[in-house]
Amino acid sequence: MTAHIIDGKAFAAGLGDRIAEGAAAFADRTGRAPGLAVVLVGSDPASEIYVRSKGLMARKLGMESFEHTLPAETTQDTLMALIAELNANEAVDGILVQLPLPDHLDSLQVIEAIDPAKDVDGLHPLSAGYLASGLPGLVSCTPLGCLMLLKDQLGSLSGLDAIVVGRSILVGKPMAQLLLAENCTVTMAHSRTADLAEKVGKADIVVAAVGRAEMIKGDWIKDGATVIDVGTSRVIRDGQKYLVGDVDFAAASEKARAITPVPGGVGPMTIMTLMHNTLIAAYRRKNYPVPELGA
Ligand SMILES: NC(=O)C1=CN([C@@H]2O[C@H](COP(=O)(O)OP(=O)(O)OC[C@H]3O[C@@H](n4cnc5c(N)ncnc54)[C@H](OP(=O)(O)O)[C@@H]3O)[C@@H](O)[C@H]2O)C=CC1
Ligand SMILES: Nc1nc(=O)c2c([nH]1)NC[C@@H]1CN(c3ccc(C(=O)N[C@@H](CCC(=O)O)C(=O)O)cc3)C=[N+]21
Repeated sequence: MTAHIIDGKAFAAGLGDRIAEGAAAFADRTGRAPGLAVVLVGSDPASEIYVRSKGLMARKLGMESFEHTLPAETTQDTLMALIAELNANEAVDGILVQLPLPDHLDSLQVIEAIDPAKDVDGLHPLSAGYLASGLPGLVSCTPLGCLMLLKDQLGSLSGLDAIVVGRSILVGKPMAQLLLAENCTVTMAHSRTADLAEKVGKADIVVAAVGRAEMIKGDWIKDGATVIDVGTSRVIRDGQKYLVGDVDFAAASEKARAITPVPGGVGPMTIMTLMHNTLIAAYRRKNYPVPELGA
């Protein structure tokens, strides 16, 4: 089987059109655009690129973007004061603190300080708890984007065997919860998992979120499986720079029914689901019914 290549960029663009309509309707009704605040501490070049693209996308869709770039030596107190200010700011509907923070900062304390109603990254322990309890809350952007792509490919996921490789708070854990809520039978794999290849080989759905270039080999994949590759690693081959996923894309494409490429798969969806979450947060904070975004 030669896999269908899932076009995350195109799917994200379609979702973006509906988000822009929702943002315009919100602005008509309230006199202000939905607002997203992104906080970056320090100057990691990759993070700067993501933060800039989030700001650009917010403006493109008719939202307001508040960008706060703080020096690497920012103190915990300064960062906590900024979060308090953003929580209190009526024009801010969503707050994202780009991770990882410099080592001297306590990320959990920062995340716990974010108003859960504005937690568009779904990182607050309350957001994680809502998700695990099946209650409405904000869901981490990357897993939400992966789920949208999976449902678009497969329709119902009920009864399928899924494996999530990686168990981070940002990606692996919420991904597993979303798949469980869709009635998949979910295996969560991590660095201590025994016989990973064999476990991957039983799955109808493989979500890889590890961050190790091409660690999942093509011949591990079950014939006809759907493969979602979250990982992004920068590698240099023959003097050329490449961004590659956690899955050996060429070999896995021979086995899978559908697979996401890197770049152009999950990455563009992460940015768009952040916009989706910001729009939802804006409507919910006003107690307005959330518009149908068709995803
Ligand atoms: N495209 C996108 O939109 C996004 C991409 N990413 C990318 O996804 C990747 C994962 O991100 P994130 O979840 O934050 O990463 P983390 O580093 O927080 O987590 C990595 C996970 O992979 C597990 N792991 C490490 N080595 C192995 C191994 N040999 N076999 C199986 N599991 C292993 C770890 O296990 P253990 O818990 O045991 O240590 C851990 O649970 C990164 O490449 C990141 O850049 C992340 C967010 C968004
Ligand atoms: N609080 C927090 N929330 C995050 O969601 C978060 C974070 N911290 N820290 C870092 C990771 C990483 N991440 C990506 C977002 C977009 C692309 C993306 O758009 N990638 C493009 C390629 C971009 C390129 O070429 O570099 C693609 O895959 O097509 C990738 C990775 C969000 N993260």
